[in-house]
Amino acid sequence: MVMENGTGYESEAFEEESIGDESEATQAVQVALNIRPLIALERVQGCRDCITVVPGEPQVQIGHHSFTFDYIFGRAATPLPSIFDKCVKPLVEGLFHGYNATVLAYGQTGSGKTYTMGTGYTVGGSTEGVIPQVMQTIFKRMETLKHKADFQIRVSFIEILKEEIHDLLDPNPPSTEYIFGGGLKALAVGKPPIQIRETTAGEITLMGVTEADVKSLEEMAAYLEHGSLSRATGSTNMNSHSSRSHAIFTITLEQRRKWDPLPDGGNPSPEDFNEDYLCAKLHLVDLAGSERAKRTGADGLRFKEGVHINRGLLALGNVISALGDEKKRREGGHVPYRDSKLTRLLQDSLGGNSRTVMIACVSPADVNAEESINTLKYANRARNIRNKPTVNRDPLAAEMLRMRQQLELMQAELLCARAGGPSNTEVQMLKQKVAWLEASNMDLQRELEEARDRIEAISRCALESQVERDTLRIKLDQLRSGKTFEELDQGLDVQTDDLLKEYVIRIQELESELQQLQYARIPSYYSPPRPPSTSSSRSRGESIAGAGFGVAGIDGDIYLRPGEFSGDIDTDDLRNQFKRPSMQEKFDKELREIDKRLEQKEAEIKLFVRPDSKVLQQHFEKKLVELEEEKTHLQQERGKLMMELESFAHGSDRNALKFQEARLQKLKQLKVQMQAQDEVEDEPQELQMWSITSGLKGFFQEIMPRNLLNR
Ligand SMILES: Nc1ncnc2c1ncn2[C@@H]1O[C@H](COP(=O)(O)OP(=O)(O)OP(=O)(O)O)[C@@H](O)[C@H]1O
Repeated sequence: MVMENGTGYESEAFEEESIGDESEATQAVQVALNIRPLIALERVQGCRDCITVVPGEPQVQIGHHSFTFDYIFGRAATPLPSIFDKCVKPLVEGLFHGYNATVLAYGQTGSGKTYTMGTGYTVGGSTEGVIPQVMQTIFKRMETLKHKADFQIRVSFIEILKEEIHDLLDPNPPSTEYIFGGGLKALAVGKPPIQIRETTAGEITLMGVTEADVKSLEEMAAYLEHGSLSRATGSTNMNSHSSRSHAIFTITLEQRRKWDPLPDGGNPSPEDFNEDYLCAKLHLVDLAGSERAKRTGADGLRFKEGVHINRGLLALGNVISALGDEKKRREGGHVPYRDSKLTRLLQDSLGGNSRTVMIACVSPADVNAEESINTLKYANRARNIRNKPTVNRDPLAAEMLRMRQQLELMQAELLCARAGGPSNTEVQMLKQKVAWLEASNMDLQRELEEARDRIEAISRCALESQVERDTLRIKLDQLRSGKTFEELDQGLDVQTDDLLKEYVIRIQELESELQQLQYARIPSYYSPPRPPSTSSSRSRGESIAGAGFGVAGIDGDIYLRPGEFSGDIDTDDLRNQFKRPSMQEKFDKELREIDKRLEQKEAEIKLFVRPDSKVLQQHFEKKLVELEEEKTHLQQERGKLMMELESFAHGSDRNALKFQEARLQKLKQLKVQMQAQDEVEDEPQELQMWSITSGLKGFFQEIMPRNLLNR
């Protein structure tokens, strides 16, 4: 099944809501489908009903097409009066809140547009149509609101016939004459033709149209009937009473709210004056029906009318397509409103500031299926149009009304005062007092402004001089580093100046913050500023009456910042007060740290320069024990050797004798060494240890066989 999704294209999938992300301020054109029953002519022709309404859904099926609308009326769906209740009544209500509205009936010829709209209303006749119900509702509502507002109602009724606008309420309509082969032609008698104009506010108006003031429902009904009778109609094969023009019945509702003085006698708030003057229009449009000459059997005049009707409807279709295309709308694409008078007149209603309802009328007869499908597609596209309703106020009239109400309020106050309020003399005195207070207030404000200007100027000067000084310092540094004057001039351009300025400002801000923090942290350092001193050192930090106080810069300079302090201030004192705490504390802290580190160093040096005697004593005692042990061991060794020597002495071997001699020699040396060791025991322990160990080592290396030494 083909589903119509409101984009003008057919798709297999049904999309319930084709409009998504628009702002809340916009409102989609509402589309209602009205399916009239089969009429006698269709029954006679043996036509069959080809439209099915999906139960419980605002959806219809025709052939293999499916369409969804905002509302569906007619036949078994909903009885006709509901069209007004559901779709049009809210628009009438909106009219009383200043919102323009449009109800537009569209459809094939003979589909029931005039019937639905009630454009063919006659006094005493059926009141089923939309327009009669609108009229009744408006007057009923006015009746209930008459104590709150004054209403004024005007109506106009025009038709667009063959691209000409006719005033259906013109008391002196132009006479007509028959033109051979061309039908009837209007002969203008004095009155200029009606013109479409666009006001500066973008509102579309008709110049030269009759706007009839109406005071009652009957009067309005009479105008509607009069216009209906004046409207061009003709008989075709499809409708014996076919409308040959697009008709627009416009109701203009003006209201001026009556203002009630507050019961408690209090002052009115601005809200009390809101919406005091509103003016809104309701257009009720009964379009001529689209038709096919082949089916209507139109020829001659009727055929020409049909061509114009279709041309106007085509232009309307193009406007609807342009407005319904979301992409085009977002890109602000061209909307061809000027292609026809109909579209130009409906500019506010389609894509403008109006609340709009389109009623698509269709015949259920299968012979009209093709036209019905076209109508449904057309209407479905209209659902994509977004309007932006706005309240219509006349600012000038609103202002006048506000002033009038204020005058009334003051008169009431005067009456009240005369009745028992304060005496005239008291009132005069109070008035004088108020005037005097107001004048002195003005003076003070002026002085304040002047002081602010002065502060600003001084701040600027301070900033400039700071920048200049820094620039010079940079230059000086660069000169010292060997740059020439030419290089300096090239290097420091305007941009550098600006950059410097930025830095200086930033530095000032940071310094200010820092000072505030310090100030908050060490309140004891702060003492209130002394009276201004006469010291000559106050050149830059001179006392400035009413000015803001200075902030210490990097190098202790004072920069003025407005709005932080006011009064007569000695800035040198302030500078000292703000400088001292921070510097002193910094130095103290540094000194403490240095002391601490010195102490640490001293301790380390002491440890190395004067070793602990106890530890040393233990160390050498241990060494002595070891040496004693070694001495004992050596003595044992000597004993052994002596024994061996004796056993050798009894032998006769020459080699043994030689060896013996060598051993004896060595033993002597050993003896000498041991004696020497005994002697050095009285020497310092370190020397003892050294001499003993080195002596013994040499001895053993020389006399002992290697294997004995390693054991
Ligand atoms: N809801 C309805 N119930 C009964 N009859 C209806 C209904 N709607 C329309 N008709 C009848 O259908 C016929 C055509 O209606 P109408 O003149 O309103 O059509 P139209 O769309 O205005 O035609 P045209 O565009 O040619 O003016 C009329 O005889 C009318 O009485």
